[in-house]
Amino acid sequence: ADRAFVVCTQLINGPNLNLLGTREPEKYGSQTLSDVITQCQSTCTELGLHLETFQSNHEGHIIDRIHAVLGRAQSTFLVMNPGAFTHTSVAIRDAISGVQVPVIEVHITNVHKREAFRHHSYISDIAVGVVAGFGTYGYEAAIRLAAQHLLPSSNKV
Ligand SMILES: O=C(O)[C@@H]1C=C(O)[C@@H](O)[C@H](O)C1
Repeated sequence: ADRAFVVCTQLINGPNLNLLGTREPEKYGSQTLSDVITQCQSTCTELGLHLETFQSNHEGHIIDRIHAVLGRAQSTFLVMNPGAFTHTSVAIRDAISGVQVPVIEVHITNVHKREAFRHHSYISDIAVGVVAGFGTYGYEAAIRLAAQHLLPSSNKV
């Protein structure tokens, strides 16, 4: 049989998301980043997807992680919460465009109900779609949406 078409989910979280669980829990919830990763792993196992995770507070490190997908962009999708870089980073936008990898943008909060400076994203118009306002469930939802919308039917379980 030909090699199974492994689809890799790259979960990328940006700045301050390492503080999940203690950072403004009334906005971002009480789940830790570790809890989120555990839930995403369970969802990926259920859907037959491989999961890699990354979190950084440094813009360039996030860019390097996106570049690392080069060469396997055809079998990868990003589930990405860029944090505050959502609203500031042309560089992260350009990295995504440069690697041509599908991205589902995730925000724990509904950024459109918050300060005006959070209403613009440098990522949304080049993303497959955006999940915002559903708390940390948004990460699992993004993986499920990717499995429905991005994977060839042969990969659907
Ligand atoms: O809702 C979230 O997950 C996003 C997370 C952050 O850290 C903020 O800077 C964004 O503005 C919103």
